[in-house]
Amino acid sequence: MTDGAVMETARVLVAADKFKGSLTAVQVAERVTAGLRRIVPEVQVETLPVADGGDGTVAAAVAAGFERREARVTGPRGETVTAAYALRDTTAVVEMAEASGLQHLPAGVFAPLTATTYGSGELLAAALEAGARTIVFGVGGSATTDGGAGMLAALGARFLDADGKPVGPGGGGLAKLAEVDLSGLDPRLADVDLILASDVDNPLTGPKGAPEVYGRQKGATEEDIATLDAALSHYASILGPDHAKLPGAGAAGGIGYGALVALGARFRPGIEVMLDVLGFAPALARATLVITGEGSLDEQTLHGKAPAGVAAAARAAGLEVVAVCGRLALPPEALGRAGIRRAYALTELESDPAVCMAQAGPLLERVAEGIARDFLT
Ligand SMILES: Nc1ncnc2c1ncn2[C@@H]1O[C@H](COP(=O)(O)OP(=O)(O)OP(=O)(O)O)[C@@H](O)[C@H]1O
Ligand SMILES: O=C(O)[C@H](O)CO
Repeated sequence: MTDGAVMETARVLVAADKFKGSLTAVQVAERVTAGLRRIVPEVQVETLPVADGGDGTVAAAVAAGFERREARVTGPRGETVTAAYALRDTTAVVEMAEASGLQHLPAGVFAPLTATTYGSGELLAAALEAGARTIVFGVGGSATTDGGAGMLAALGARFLDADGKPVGPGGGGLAKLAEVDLSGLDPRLADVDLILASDVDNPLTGPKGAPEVYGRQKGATEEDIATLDAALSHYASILGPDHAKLPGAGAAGGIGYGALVALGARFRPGIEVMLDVLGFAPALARATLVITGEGSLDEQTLHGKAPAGVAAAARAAGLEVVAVCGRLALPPEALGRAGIRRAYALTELESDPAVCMAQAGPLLERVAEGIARDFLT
């Protein structure tokens, strides 16, 4: 030990997101804690797994003390799936990916034109039924590009073609839309504070819109993207074109638009909402060092992902922040601008990416040992 005084007072807050594909956010926190303790057994560690509204958001809420509830809802391809939401008192955290996320598609099978958010609407209804008055609606990681029409249909809206028949599921079905009837929307929605906790701030359509930017990751071809962009533009021309330009309208295949235009939702960056919900500020006030991270620290991280949000809040509080990650694709200057003093990647210890993924837990413990040596002794 070089500085006993520092060691005695060190209180570390581990507030990292998942390493997608290898460790959940809870596992990241456990492994970091184990590594720190091996070098400094008496170190005080508080863990607060974080998420940005996308997949892992309910898990983070549950780790922070929310009750996990489950509902059987419609998956993106019409099949029945089990989806979780989180509840504490009258606040619910509803993650659209639990109902309509890419994880519900078999590997390599996509449904870019027909995937529906109907199950997300059913999940919101389940939260209403459980007594929620504030709903944090985490969106991102979706398999869908239906502008939230499926969600609204599950909540009582009707989407009709020129013959007065319901249009088909998914963004593709919206091409035939002639009339929208919102009169049957669940009246309980009017009394609910619905917060759109979004991982992105894209508009609904156009060059930065949902189909163009996120369609390909859902299996859309170039032709599908053009079809979806036209269908969503048509849909917005009927339901309200102004909301289509709002930040977050293009989140999760346009479910942001549906929530903003028809459910009175208000947009907030997902990580900011989640830090509030998880109780980050009081945890920060108890800490002397913050460790954040995610699977890949890259250009995307800087655009509102969890580690950027954690680092900004910690820096504002005058605290030192270090990051852990699987792979690091940012130069030190970019990290510095984001408020991250230093980043530690698993790939520094193991050059084979496959081994890095398979052995992520033990490698992360070794990374945390290094952080303890650098910052706590
Ligand atoms: N153990 C690991 N070793 C090396 N790289 C990893 C490891 N785990 C994850 N990764 C990298 O991180 C990527 C996932 O990134 P990340 O966890 O930041 O999620 P994301 O795709 O940005 O989504 P989200 O917005 O939900 O966080 C993986 O594709 C992989 O390249
Ligand atoms: O689901 C999606 O389309 C992306 O995560 C952006 O929200």
